[in-house]
Amino acid sequence: MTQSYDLIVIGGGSGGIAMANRAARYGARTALIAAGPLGGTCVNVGCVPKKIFWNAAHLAEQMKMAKEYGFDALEPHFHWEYLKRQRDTYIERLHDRYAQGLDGNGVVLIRNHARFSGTHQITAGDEVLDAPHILIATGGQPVWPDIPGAELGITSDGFFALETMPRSVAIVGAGYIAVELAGVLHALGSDVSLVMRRNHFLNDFEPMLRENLMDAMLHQGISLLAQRQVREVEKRADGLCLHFQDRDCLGGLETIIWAIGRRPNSTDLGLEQANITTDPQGFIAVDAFQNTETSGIYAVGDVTTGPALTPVAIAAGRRLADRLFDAQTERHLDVQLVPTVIFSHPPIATVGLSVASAQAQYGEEAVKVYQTIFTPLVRAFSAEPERTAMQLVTVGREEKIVGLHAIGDGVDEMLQGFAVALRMGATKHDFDDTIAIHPTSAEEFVTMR
Ligand SMILES: Cc1cc2nc3c(=O)[nH]c(=O)nc-3n(C[C@H](O)[C@H](O)[C@H](O)COP(=O)(O)OP(=O)(O)OC[C@H]3O[C@@H](n4cnc5c(N)ncnc54)[C@H](O)[C@@H]3O)c2cc1C
Ligand SMILES: NC(=O)c1ccc[n+]([C@@H]2O[C@H](COP(=O)([O-])OP(=O)(O)OC[C@H]3O[C@@H](n4cnc5c(N)ncnc54)[C@H](O)[C@@H]3O)[C@@H](O)[C@H]2O)c1
Repeated sequence: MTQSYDLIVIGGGSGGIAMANRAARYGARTALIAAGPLGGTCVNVGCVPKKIFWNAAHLAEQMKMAKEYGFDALEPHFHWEYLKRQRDTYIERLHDRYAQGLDGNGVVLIRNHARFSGTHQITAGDEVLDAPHILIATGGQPVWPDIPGAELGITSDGFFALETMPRSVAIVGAGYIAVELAGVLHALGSDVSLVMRRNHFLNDFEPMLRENLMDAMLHQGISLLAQRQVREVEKRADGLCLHFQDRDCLGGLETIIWAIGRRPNSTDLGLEQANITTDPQGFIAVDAFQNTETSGIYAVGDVTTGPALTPVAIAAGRRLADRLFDAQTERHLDVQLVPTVIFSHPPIATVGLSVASAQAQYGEEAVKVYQTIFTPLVRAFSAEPERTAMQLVTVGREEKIVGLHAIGDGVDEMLQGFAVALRMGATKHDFDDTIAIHPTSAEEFVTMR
C-alpha cells in the first residue's frame, strides 16, 4: 500500500535533515529516507571528523610554539588510534541526536535507498510512498581517477577510516580537501607530498591567499609537486609508487589520497521516472527557489551546482520549507557573499569577490584594494614566523566592501562577524569607524590604510 505524505525527503545529510525538521515543525507530514548514516557527508566523512583532526594538528603546532614561551620542550607522542576512537564515539552521539531530533519533530525516518518509481512516487525497499513535494538531497561522493592502480589509493572517505597514521603520503589534488588533509597530516607527523596538475592549488580563490599558503607549506616542509599529471600507481616492495605523465615518479609511499573533486549522487535515483535530467557531470539543475524542471520536486546541497558547503545545503533546505509550508512565498537562498574557511595550516577565511572578479564586475577604475601583511603577536618569538595577510576589496566612491580575504592564525574564527557586516553593505568608512580590539590580529581589518 502506498503511504502518502506532504513531503518526502531523500537523503539524511545536512540539507535533507534541515528541511525535514523545519517542514515537520510547520506541521507537514514528512518522511525522510536515508541510505547512509544520519548527518551525511559532513558529520561522517567531512566537516566534523576533519575539524577534529584539524584541532589535533593545531594543538601539535601550539605545543611546538610553547617552547618559545618558556615551557620545557614537549615531545608528545600522538596516538592516532585514540583520537579516531574518540572521534567515532562523538559521531555516534551525533547520530543519536539527529535521530532524536527527527523523532521529536514527528519526521518518519526510513533507513533505505530511495528511487523514483513515478513522478511523485518513491520506492524504498518494500515501501512505496508518494507526496506532492519531494526533496532530492542526496549529496555527493569522491571522484576516483581512471588510471591503472587507482584502487591502491584511498579518497577522503578512506582517510577517515585509517586506523593508523600513514608515515608517507602523497595527496593528489588542488582543492579544499587536498590542502586541508596535507596540513593535518604534516602537522601530525606524516611526510607529505601534494601533487598538483598545475602550478598552484586553490585556483578559484584570491591569489594572495594561495601564494601565502604555498609559502607557509613549503616552509613547514610539505613537498609541493606542480605540473604533475598522474599516470599509474604501482605497488613495489618499498611501498606505493606514483608515476607521472612524461615525468619522474614518487616512490616509497604508504598511502595515496585522491582529492580530485566530488561527483553528485544522482545516477541511481530513477530520475527519468520524474522527468528530471542532469548536466553531463550529473548535477541536478535548480532555479533560485530550488525548483527542478518537474513541478513539486526540488533539490538542495551537493547534488546541485551551488557552493558545496554544509551551511549552504542547510540554508537552502530551511528556506525551501519556509516557502512551501509557511507561506513565505519569496523565501529563497541568496548565494552571494557565502563565507568560507579552508582549514589549512594556517587557515584561510574568505567572503565575496576576489580582486580580479571585482574588476571584471565593476571595472578596474572602481576597485580599490587595501592589504596588510604582518607577524601576529603570538608568533613574536618565532625565528621564521608565519605571517598573517589580509585584504579588503572595495568598490565605488563609497568604498563598499565586496571582498574580504585573510590567511593566518585565528582568521577562521574571525570571519563570521565580518560576513554579517558585508551582508549589511559595510563600507571602508564603517570599518574605520569601528573601535579596534587590541591587541588582536582582527583589529587590522579596521585599521588598514
Ligand atoms: C572531507 C570533506 C570535508 C568537508 N569540510 C567541510 C567544512 O569544513 N565545511 C563545510 O561547510 N563543508 C564541508 N564539506 C562539504 C559538506 O560536507 C557538504 O557540502 C555537505 O555535507 C552537503 O550536504 P548534502 O545534504 O547536500 O549531502 P550529504 O551530506 O552528502 O548527504 C546526502 C545523504 O544522502 C544519502 N543518499 C544518497 N543517495 C540516496 C538515496 N538514493 N536514497 C537515500 N539516501 C541517499 C547519502 O547516504 C547521504 O547520507 C566537506 C566535505 C568533505 C568531503
Ligand atoms: N572547509 C570547507 O568548507 C570544505 C572542506 C572540504 C571540502 N569542502 C567542499 O567540498 C568540495 C569538494 O572538495 P574537493 O577538494 O574534493 O574538490 P575541489 O573541486 O575543491 O577540488 C578538486 C581539485 O582537484 C583538481 N583535480 C581534478 N582532477 C585532477 C587530477 N586528475 N589530478 C590532479 N588534480 C586534479 C582540480 O583541479 C581541483 O583543484 C569543495 O569544493 C568544497 O565546496 C569544503
